[in-house]
Amino acid sequence: MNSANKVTETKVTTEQRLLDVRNLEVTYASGAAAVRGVNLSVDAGQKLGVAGESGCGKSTLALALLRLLPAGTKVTGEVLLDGEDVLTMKWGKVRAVRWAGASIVFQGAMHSLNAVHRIGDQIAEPILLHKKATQAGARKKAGELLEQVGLPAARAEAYPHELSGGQRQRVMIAMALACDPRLIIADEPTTALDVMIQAQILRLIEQLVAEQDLGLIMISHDLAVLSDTCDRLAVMYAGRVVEEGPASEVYENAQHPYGKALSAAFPRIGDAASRFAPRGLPGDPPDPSLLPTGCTFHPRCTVALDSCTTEDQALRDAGPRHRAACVHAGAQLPAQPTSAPATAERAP
Ligand SMILES: Nc1ncnc2c1ncn2[C@@H]1O[C@H](COP(=O)(O)OP(=O)(O)OP(=O)(O)O)[C@@H](O)[C@H]1O
Repeated sequence: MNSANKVTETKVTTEQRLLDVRNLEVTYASGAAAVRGVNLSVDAGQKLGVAGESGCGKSTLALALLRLLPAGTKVTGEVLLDGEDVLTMKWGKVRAVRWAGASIVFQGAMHSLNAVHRIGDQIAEPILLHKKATQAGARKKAGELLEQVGLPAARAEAYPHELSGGQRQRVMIAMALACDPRLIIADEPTTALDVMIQAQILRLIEQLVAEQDLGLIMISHDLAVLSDTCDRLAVMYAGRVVEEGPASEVYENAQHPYGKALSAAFPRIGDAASRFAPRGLPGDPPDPSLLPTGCTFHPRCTVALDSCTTEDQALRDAGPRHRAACVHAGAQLPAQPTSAPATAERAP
């Protein structure tokens, strides 16, 4: 193939993707290698779940996508949003992309909303800034957005403390939609909510994604929630994607011992038996400044071979559109022995 053909081929692939992340690496000024060589993509209408325990690099990944990391953090690779690399674009453009290209719904709406401003003014602010709307136009749109997320438009007059946790999270979603983004990144959007409200918010996100043909990246430690909401799953461990594939495949038939342990750690939705027998995985993810040699999961892995202590594994085929970074991927894995807590504990 000559080089002209190569360029055309790359361009076609890039244009088809809403988001294409290539070899993303993030190292904090402290030396913590929080994201290592991550590749992932999301198309319009597609829902990608990113799973992993606390400290695996999920939030760092989300923040890197919109260049929201602290100064001094080293970020390399490519984050192509509609074919344009967010990592190299000028700051003026990045600010516009943060609302109109992709927006983030963070966990804990109370901390993200300003306590002294009315809800309507907070939703209207990005519309005024990025959509060049009039005050009246922005306020009208804020009311419409509140209705879209299931709140009366009149709640625009309320202050954050006058709303319940679930209502505040709906406001966060309305804000994220304010400038008609094409991609929503939801970082633990339901963590602080009770189970009933959590289900309502997840259905709302699903409905909005389908209606508006948005791309979605949903981050959570809860593989059961992600598999119920998303089409595809990427499991992160120590900054790397160690398993990825169709959501039901990864959840039901994980091929990486970590993916397996994570899926056993949460009760299956609709499966009463597993609800009473969730498992915990002993140990903690490694410090990203002091990663183990070889496969970073080997110190916690009960099926590790001697070679796993020195040789890291790349993602390999483990089934249809399913890949895992493990020497055993594709073979029938023995169950990872786990500790079963007395009560149905959920990771923080
Ligand atoms: N500003 C920072 N400076 C240095 N290290 C950081 C910083 N933020 C995060 N880290 C480290 O990077 C690693 C990944 O953190 P990150 O918050 O991305 O993980 P996470 O999977 O999102 O965890 P959680 O689910 O608890 O939010 C952790 O070891 C964390 O201590």
